[in-house]
Amino acid sequence: MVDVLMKTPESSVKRYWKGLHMAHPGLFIDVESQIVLLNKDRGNRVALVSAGGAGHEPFGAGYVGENMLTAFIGGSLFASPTAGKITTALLNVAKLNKGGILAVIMNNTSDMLMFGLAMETVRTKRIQIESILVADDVAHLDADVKNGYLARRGLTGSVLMFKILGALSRNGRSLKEMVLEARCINCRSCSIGIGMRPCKFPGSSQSMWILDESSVELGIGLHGEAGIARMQGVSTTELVQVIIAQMLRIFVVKPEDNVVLLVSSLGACCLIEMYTLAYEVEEQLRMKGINFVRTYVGNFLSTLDTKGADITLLNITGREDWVRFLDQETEAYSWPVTRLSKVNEKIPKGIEALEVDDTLPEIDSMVLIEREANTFKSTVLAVCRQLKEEKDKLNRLDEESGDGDCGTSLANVADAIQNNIGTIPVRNLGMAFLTMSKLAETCNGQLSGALYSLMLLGASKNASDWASAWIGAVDMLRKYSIAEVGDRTMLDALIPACFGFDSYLREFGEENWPKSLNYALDKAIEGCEKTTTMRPRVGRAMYVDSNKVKDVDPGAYAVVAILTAILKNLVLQEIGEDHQCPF
Ligand SMILES: Nc1ncnc2c1ncn2[C@@H]1O[C@H](COP(=O)(O)OP(=O)(O)O)[C@@H](O)[C@H]1O
Ligand SMILES: O=C[C@H](O)COP(=O)(O)O
Repeated sequence: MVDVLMKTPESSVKRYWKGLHMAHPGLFIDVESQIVLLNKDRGNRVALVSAGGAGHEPFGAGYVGENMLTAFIGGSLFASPTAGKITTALLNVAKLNKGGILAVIMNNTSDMLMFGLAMETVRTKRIQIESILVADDVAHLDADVKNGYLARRGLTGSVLMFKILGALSRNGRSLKEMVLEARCINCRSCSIGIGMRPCKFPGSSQSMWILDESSVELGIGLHGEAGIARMQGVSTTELVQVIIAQMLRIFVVKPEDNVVLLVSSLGACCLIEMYTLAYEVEEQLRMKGINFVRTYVGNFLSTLDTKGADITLLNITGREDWVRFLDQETEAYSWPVTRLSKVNEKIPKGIEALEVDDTLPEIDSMVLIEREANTFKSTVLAVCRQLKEEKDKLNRLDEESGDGDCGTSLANVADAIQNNIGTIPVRNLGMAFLTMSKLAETCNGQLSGALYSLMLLGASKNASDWASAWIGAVDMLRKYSIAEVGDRTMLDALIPACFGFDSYLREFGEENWPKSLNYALDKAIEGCEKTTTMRPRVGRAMYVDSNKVKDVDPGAYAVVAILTAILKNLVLQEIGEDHQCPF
């Protein structure tokens, strides 16, 4: 079935959006940018916006409607939408919702970074925006991850969050109040996924993971990331006992508490199975004295056609007012009412077409003389060439720890910059970095595109001199990525290199920049080598069996490759091929 109707990821996602557009004419759906929004002037209300990759339908277009989401932005299959698309949606939504915007972000690395970038842009337009990270997954509680928080991915708790917050927005709550409520919902919800048969990625003959017949994997992620335990031949009762035991390790609930349950198929489980699961969960918790005030069963959040389920509990004890918000009728087509599935001429339209604002703000920064600008341009091109040469090696490194696309992603960034080099205003350092940031963001660079786009944005805002620009880049990345040195990411090479460069320059003076750069490269190599023995603590790599990770981190290796290219090119340009390298 999947093979016939879904040939490639790209064509499948495009056609899905075309189908959505036809089926739900009451919504504003921009097929090209994959944005769906509630198209009416909502006065001073707060907009509720979310985003995420395709493959998780009906999440989240199915939740757009009054009393639920105000807008949703979709990405490619299992990949976040670009910050540019999120920005377009936010800017248009802000015109119809004057109370500000609350971004509900799933705790996935790319989603967080892309939203971060978009929020940086819309804040410059004086739009009030706050965000909340949905992190309800309780599978990886024992993972060696910073704060234990990153491992808590966003699962179906998000759907209950959309419903309650959407109704709060309709009832005129302020942005500040909604942020507090969102945090409260986050603390009181928990979810876990189970998988029995993996999905197949369109166009690929391989399954995303392998499981024996009659086995079940506990704690799988929404893109098929590994879970925490496999069980064979268990009954529904035994399976649910294990699920509940895992949930109760962190979920605070006591006899007489009032709880909401949501059970969602991950794509291929039938409703009989989902109701069976819901019944078993309720039975076992009722035996512990827990009351169920609402139970939702259906298809809420999928992983293509994975045979599996997500189970969410929300403790509403003392917050029974939330039931009113859950019950408030919504137009969203994946919650039980379908008003927006019909054309309703009576609903006044807010906008006719999306307005895209691509203008870049003017930036005050260092101005380069022509010779410097030419050197800068040739160095940028040298970095692009180097990244493309390293593509296969980077993909190989990423196969160990991720999805094998780090080289392809960075090569896409390099291609975009090379192909548009004429449009980069190389005399104005800040504007040049900003233009490259936009190119990195929009070029299908996946997570790496987002990471480099954020860094280039940070550099553009601090482009008074080279060292400040570099520090600005690192600061901007750290603002949105909770990774630190030691987590096995590009930061392990980048941070020692950046601060090494800065301290060397301070100690030995500006004229010693080649030696400073060389020192930075040494630090990057040292940091990169150290990643060989580190356990991944962020990103998709952290769910991979750490015994399989034996080489350096691809992102850290890319930092070394970039610095090598910069150094080689600068030394050649500055000192000339005939001169001896001074170090
Ligand atoms: N939170 C993070 N902060 C900084 N760097 C990260 C983070 N998560 C992952 N990385 C870096 O991104 C690299 C993987 O990039 P890429 O393959 O494009 O992402 P994905 O695996 O999500 O497709 C990793 O090798 C690591 O260096
Ligand atoms: O569906 C995919 C998400 O939107 C992005 O996930 P990621 O951060 O793991 O790349």
